[in-house]
Amino acid sequence: MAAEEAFSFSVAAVVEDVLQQHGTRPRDLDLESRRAEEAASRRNEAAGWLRKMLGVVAAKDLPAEPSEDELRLGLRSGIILCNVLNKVQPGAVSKVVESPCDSALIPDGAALSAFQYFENVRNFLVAVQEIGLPTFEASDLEQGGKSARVVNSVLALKSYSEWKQTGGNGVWKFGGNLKPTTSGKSFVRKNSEPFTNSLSRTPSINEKHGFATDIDSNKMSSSHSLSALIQAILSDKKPEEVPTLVESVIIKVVEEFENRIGGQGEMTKTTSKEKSVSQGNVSIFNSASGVKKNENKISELTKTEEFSHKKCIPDEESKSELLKEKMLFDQQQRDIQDLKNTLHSTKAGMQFMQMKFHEEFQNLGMHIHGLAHAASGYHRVLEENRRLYNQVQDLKGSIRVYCRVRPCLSGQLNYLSSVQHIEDGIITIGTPSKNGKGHRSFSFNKVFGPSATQAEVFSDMQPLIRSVLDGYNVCIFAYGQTGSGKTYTMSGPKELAEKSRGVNYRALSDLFLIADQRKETFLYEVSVQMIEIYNEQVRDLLVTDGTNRRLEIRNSSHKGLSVPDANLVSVSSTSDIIDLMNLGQRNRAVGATALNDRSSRSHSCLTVHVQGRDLTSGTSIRGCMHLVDLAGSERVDKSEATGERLKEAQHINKSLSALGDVISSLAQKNPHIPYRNSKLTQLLQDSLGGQAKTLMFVHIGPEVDAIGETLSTLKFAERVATVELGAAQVNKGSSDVKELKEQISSLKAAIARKDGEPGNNQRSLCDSSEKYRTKAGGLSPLHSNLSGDILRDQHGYQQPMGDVGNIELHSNSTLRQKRQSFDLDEILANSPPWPPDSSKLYMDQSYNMLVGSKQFNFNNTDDTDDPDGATSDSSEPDLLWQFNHSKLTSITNAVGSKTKKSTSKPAKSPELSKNCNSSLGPSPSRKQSNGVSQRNGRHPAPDDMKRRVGIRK
Ligand SMILES: Nc1ncnc2c1ncn2[C@@H]1O[C@H](COP(=O)(O)OP(=O)(O)OP(=O)(O)O)[C@@H](O)[C@H]1O
Repeated sequence: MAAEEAFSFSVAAVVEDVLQQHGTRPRDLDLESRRAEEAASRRNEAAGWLRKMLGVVAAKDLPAEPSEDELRLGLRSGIILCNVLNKVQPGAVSKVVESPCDSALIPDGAALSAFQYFENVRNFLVAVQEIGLPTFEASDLEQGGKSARVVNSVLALKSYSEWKQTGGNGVWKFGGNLKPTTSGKSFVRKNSEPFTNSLSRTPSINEKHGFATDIDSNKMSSSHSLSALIQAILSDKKPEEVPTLVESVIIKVVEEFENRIGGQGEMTKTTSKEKSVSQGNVSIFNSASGVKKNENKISELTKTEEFSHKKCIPDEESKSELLKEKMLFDQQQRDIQDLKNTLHSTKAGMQFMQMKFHEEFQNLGMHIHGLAHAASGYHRVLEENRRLYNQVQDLKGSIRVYCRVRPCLSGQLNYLSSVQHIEDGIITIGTPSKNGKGHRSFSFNKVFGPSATQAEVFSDMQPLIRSVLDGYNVCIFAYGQTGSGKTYTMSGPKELAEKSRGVNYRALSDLFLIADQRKETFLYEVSVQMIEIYNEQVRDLLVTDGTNRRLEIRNSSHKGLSVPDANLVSVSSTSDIIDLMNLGQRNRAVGATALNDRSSRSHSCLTVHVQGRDLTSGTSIRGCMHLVDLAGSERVDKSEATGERLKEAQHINKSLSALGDVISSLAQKNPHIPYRNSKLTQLLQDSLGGQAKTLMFVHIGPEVDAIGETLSTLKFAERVATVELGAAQVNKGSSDVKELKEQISSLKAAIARKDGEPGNNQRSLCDSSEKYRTKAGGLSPLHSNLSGDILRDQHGYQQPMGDVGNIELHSNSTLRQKRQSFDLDEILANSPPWPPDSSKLYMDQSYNMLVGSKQFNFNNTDDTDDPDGATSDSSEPDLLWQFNHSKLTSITNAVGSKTKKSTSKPAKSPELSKNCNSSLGPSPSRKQSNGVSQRNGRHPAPDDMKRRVGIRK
């Protein structure tokens, strides 16, 4: 019966929907708003009744016109419900928890109250169910949107109460106080399932209370209204429209049932189904499973009272209509088949699309793979570019510049950092400017931020350090203002741990490691020196007896030792290094200033000498590495230096500005570089002016108040980066060179023998020539020929004769035996390229020395030392020295063939060839061969010389 009613309700609603679709929607029919209106009206009715029953005080939680939520919250405690029920049916709820315990007094008050509420609600529901009234779920009061069932239950109770007040006689009607709809048609309720379900669950009770009668009347009225509705609708339709309309109605009804059956709970499914079966609606429920049974549905539906209006239509007519409907159903089935076909082709289309998508996806994957490959290639190219760039820099001999930013020190306040940004070798500094804040960027080979570790810093310079083992000279010097972290980078902090060790320790450990890896092919010897320049004095740091000898710097000296008198200590393990460095650090001049409590007051230099021998080829290499920790530049007002500290600061600043001058001259490629202006520049001369690989580590602090010093430091570093030193050269000696060396030695021995002969003052000339200093690594043609020997080989490997110092040239002039002192550096720096006639050195009366077409004046020479007391009456310059080309050409050519850019290409002018043996010594054989006579066994007389060799004028 309930299912029937539900069905009738649904049919009505469905009819409405279908009518809407067919454009026959009754005017002003707005279902949604009407439903909401109805729900509100029922809520108000329920609330009004509850308030009336209990009085406004007892029902204070419940507003007269509550919203859904207000109603739910008002009834949630179950107190109102239980009290009302007890009024309607005294004793129905034996115990009502009137006012829940004060939750403030009970720690778990909230939970307890909730429990008590639940007790009330549960008791109410049980009692209501016993009476046979519709119930709801306790959870309906907990969650929103379910108040319809609660309202139903309350209104049923109201209805029951009213029925009871009439003495329980007559029909108990439940229907609520429905408002008439605007269409004038009685509203047909759709969502009455809970109520009807409840009723259907308790048929015996319903019967007991005479509900069946009521439901019958309900059914009657709803059936009636449905018939009236359908009639009203069909009345204005043309006959041919009716079948379409009916068909739509039926299809919709079937769908509605399917939905409802699917959506309804278990109770609905079982009870309603049983009921409907008993009511003869089996066909409808069965037909709900598919369109195929539509025919049966139609036949069954025609039997139901819902379609009773059709009885009004004559039988013949209805039969023909049904036939038409049947045809329509056939058509529909065909349509369904068509739809199926469409579905099938759509499926095939989908599969095709899927396949395509898969293909596309795979293509995309491959594309991405290709891109990833290209990206990795790009990275390889970048890497290659970087390598090539470094190579170009190596070839140019550019000084590499790395920059390191010290972190803020813990004792300092949280400084605003002047460093704005660091990326890819570019550091941007925030600068104060007139318009507020500006910035300035500097570009270096590498920039390390404050968080860079010692290991990271070292790993970047590792290749450079390793090249020492390949025979290169390397210089790394740390530059920066005081307290910026130079000593930290080079040595480490005061409390040294393995992780915080600086470049010095790591470099030497690394050298040992590689030496060990190469031990099968190379044999290396490593030795170190440690010196400092303190107040322009060079001091040895590797002394244990506290002696404080003053040492001299001698560039390009024998064995490449810049300070040959400093202790040279052989090391073979990392622990040796640590011991030595500790000793050096202890001996270093350190003092506290306002800017650094452990400020280095001197420039320190750790020099590592590496001698290696190739065990297979016998080739020897020699590398040398200077690791220089400069003293920091400081503003004396800031460092608050006074007394000894002030003197130190002045020396430090002076030597650093001398370094600045050297860098400027180098950057501008000036012919004269003022290395001699300070001990520091003298020490670094080989590294800055020679073929060394040089790296400057510039340090800055991040503090904003040091912005001035930071900017000037970075500007200086920028200038250093522009200096090009020329390609670094490896110090390698091959067996060919060895042979040449032996030849040289034998020549020297021969000369020495000649020197032993009485009256031969040529010795002094040859000896003095041994003191000629070469430009680092270069073999000056003048020089080589002057000395009659090679001071450096093609690799810049210094030969024994390549010592340092001014030459002492004994003029062999017939005018006088002058002992003159010339600065050969100056001569060499100014000597022309090697024209054939530059192999002749002339001296005129006023001590102008002519080299090739160049003239040097040595007027300040001391002429007191004239043993012969001879004076010159000749205005012609004297030929001082003519080179022995026949011997040297073979040597220099041999050397030259090994050297790419052999500067010493002795051109053989006929004149020179003729006279090439003229002057090396007073050997009788030579004398005979060139016929040059010598006065007193010394040099030939000028007149002879003029006559025989054709002196240039
Ligand atoms: N990268 C760093 N990480 C942590 N602390 C650092 C770092 N660099 C420097 N410091 C700390 O900053 C202080 C000053 O550093 P350091 O003595 O190395 O400066 P400096 O440039 O050698 O100064 P000076 O020229 O006066 O000798 C030290 O306490 C040092 O430990």
